[in-house]
Amino acid sequence: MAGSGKTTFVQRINSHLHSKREPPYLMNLDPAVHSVPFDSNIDIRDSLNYKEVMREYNLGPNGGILTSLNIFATKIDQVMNILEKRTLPNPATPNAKRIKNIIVDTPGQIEVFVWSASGSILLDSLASSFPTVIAYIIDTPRTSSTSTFMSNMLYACSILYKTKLPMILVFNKTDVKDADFAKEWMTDFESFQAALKQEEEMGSFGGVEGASTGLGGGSGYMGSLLNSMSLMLEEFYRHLCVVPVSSMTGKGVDEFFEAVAEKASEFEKDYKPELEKRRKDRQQEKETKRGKELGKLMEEMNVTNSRQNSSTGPAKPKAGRQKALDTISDTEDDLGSDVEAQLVEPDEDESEDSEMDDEKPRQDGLEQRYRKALADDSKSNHGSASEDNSFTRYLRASQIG
Ligand SMILES: Nc1nc2c(ncn2[C@@H]2O[C@H](COP(=O)(O)OP(=O)(O)OP(=O)(O)O)[C@@H](O)[C@H]2O)c(=O)[nH]1
Repeated sequence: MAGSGKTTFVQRINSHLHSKREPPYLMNLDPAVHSVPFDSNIDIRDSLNYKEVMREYNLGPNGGILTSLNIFATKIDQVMNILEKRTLPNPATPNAKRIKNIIVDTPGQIEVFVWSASGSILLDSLASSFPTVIAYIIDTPRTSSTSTFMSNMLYACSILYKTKLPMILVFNKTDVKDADFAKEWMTDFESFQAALKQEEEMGSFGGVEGASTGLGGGSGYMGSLLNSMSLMLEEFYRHLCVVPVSSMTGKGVDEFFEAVAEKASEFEKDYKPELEKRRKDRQQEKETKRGKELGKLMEEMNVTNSRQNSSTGPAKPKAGRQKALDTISDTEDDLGSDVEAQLVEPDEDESEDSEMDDEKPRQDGLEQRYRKALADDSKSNHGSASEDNSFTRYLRASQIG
């Protein structure tokens, strides 16, 4: 969430890795950030000016960020090439130190990154090459009321289910407020209930942390909603790793990297096979869809050809026509692209003709013109070597001849 300390946290883990002589590869994907306190290796702002995108496409701030990210997502192949070059061993330079960690700072708005197509493209691409872990940064002092805590958990939950990647909850700013209360609420339902009750009694329920808004006391509905949500989230909590951190002092950063290692191996074990299965399913779905569209196209061509045939004589059986079209698609490779071109052109010619001369009977149309062209062609070639010219192939394939 805004102001939770994402950038400060990235700066902290960056300096931590530098101190261990393992400099990470840094990517800034927030086009609207004024300045970042670290040197990004890849910065979306280098290739896109978010304000110009806003002007050019007449968008507001969120639309500008989203569109910038969409444009950037079109370059993901280049980005992946660079990342792979930096991380994978290179036989040409076996002694060169490879990058072990890639850190990506994302725009905070959930609709811009997590719920956008470009966010999915970027995350999917990263996850297809590297063990990818999401760190969800929480502003601990601003999460100490039961309602903001629950909002934060629901936010995290939706990110987890949308990205389907292992997640670490980073409770930041623990130098200001300890995160023990959050850990307790996540593991002990009764302690969350007790906190809820206390807030209701104090009249601070639903308000800003530590402040009474006068809304409490009577909010029975909200109280019971929070209660049941907390029960529902029990299962979700079980899959999470909680790490209290202070980006200011550096406390908890070692524990964060331990959690990253744990989640990275979890990624390899549980998430990667699932990811690959999803990718295969998607591919299969795409192929089925393409097959269906091709079938529809064939059917439409079939109808068009039937209409042509009905004017010249009895319509040929549908199965026969379908077979002929199947043959065409099967032998596409053998016949080369000529056939495809010949298959497209007739309809175009026909529509031109019918536009020019509506009264003209169909018999004078496509088929006759092909017959005539074939005869002319045979004549000009003295009826010899032209047997396999493209018109003949077209007629044979479509069973007109
Ligand atoms: N006390 C304390 N303050 C922190 C800590 N981490 C970040 N801050 C402060 O929190 C404020 C917001 O930090 P940022 O890193 O800009 O937060 P962000 O999430 O990147 O902000 P946006 O990009 O605007 O959403 C800054 O004033 C930081 O100095 C921390 O661990 N402790």
